[in-house]
Amino acid sequence: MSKNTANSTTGADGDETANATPSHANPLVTVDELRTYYESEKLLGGKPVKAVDGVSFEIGRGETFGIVGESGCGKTTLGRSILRLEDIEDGTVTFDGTDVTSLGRRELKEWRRDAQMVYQNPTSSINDRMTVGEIIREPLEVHNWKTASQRRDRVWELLDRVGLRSEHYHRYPHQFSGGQRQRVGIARALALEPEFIVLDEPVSALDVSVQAKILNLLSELQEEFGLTYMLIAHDLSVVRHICDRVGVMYLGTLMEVGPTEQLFESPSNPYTRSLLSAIPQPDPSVGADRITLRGTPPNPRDPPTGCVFSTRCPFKIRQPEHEQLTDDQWAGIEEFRRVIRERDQARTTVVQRAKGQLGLGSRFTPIREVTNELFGSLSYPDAIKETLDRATELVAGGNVTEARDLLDEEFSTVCEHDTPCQQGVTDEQSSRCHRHSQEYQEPGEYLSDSGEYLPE
Ligand SMILES: Nc1ncnc2c1ncn2[C@@H]1O[C@H](COP(=O)(O)OP(=O)(O)OP(=O)(O)O)[C@@H](O)[C@H]1O
Repeated sequence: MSKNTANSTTGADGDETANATPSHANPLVTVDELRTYYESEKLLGGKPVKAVDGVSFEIGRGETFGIVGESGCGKTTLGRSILRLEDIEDGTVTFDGTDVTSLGRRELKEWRRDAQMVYQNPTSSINDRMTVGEIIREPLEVHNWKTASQRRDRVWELLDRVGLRSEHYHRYPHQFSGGQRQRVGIARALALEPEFIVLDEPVSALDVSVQAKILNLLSELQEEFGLTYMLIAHDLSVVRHICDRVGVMYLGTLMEVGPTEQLFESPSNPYTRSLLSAIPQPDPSVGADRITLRGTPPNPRDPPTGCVFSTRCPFKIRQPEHEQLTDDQWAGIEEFRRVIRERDQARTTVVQRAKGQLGLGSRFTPIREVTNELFGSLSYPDAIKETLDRATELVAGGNVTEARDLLDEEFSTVCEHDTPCQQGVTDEQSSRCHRHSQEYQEPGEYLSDSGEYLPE
């Protein structure tokens, strides 16, 4: 797929409002501080799921822009929000100079001709009693496109263009293979001649040999019709193969954006580095600086303060007096803090509150068992040991929030206090990490060959 270039912009250190997404010379889509929250538990007093939480980037005309990240980080919500298939909380999406977030219903329907979506399983949400011809024809009918016979002709033309045959018109999706069904989904998305298509995991349900054919088809169609793609994928090799630029998402936040090769060859953000280091190497002896991420991503109803990656970041900035702790000592503290945070958060969930009111017991292991497990084989400097013991006593006495505050006061740093701004790290690459600020070392300078933390 085509390769475009982006202009550079450099952000101001530590300034939350400075937003230094490298801007594209010829953007088709501009996303600015987009937020989409799901409020499903709001009536019960629960917090919203912050599925997309302040995302900004641009997609150039004719470009393929990839979005990668672990399951649940908000990729699909981002794609659907850009197409206004989800209600957005805040922010704007500009398409070819028009702010589509302020369009009324009729204008929105018109605009949707230009912007379509292809799903992982495109026929799953479609009435299985519709024939393939009817499925592809449906958007033409919704938009009252030309005459009935012209619509039929258009469907035949599309079937041919995506590699299906005219006799497939009257068949049903369940009679088709996965690859053929995906071709139907692509034909349907193309029906109204859009300029922009969000491809949501278009090949992840397919065999590898079929994947290549569908990706080639998408590439040919892009060339032929001048399409712009946003490709959502968790398969990094697919992204590397076909995307011009990539955005890396974590917990509703865009951690890094840059040209694909640059980002894969020299990732700047600690999360991108962790994500890429998890790709299996063909040669197992190459992989010395593989980074193992502890735990799972936090709950998007209660994201961490400061940097969203701070609770799992192997490059997290430490207080100067904690720089000399070994990786194991530090990991023990971080795990202890995670356990206490989780207990503190659980006290505020609807289910836990209801359990408390009903007098049902806690699901948690007694705290002293946890600390024995975590710290049993480790020794700490006296001052730290004292803090850990005090926190344990507080939890044992039911004062979980006080324990959390105590540990925060002792161990938290800028990573947990301030949200890092998105700043330019090269002409075309931008990343959100406090370590890009002058007073700290860049993330890459902090790992030894065996992946250990190396303070200055
Ligand atoms: N309709 C909904 N109501 C409430 N929460 C939702 C809804 N849809 C998604 N979420 C939540 O929003 C977050 C982001 O989900 P999303 O599907 O956008 O992530 P994703 O990165 O596309 O995941 P995957 O790769 O598994 O498809 C998740 O925590 C998910 O559980």
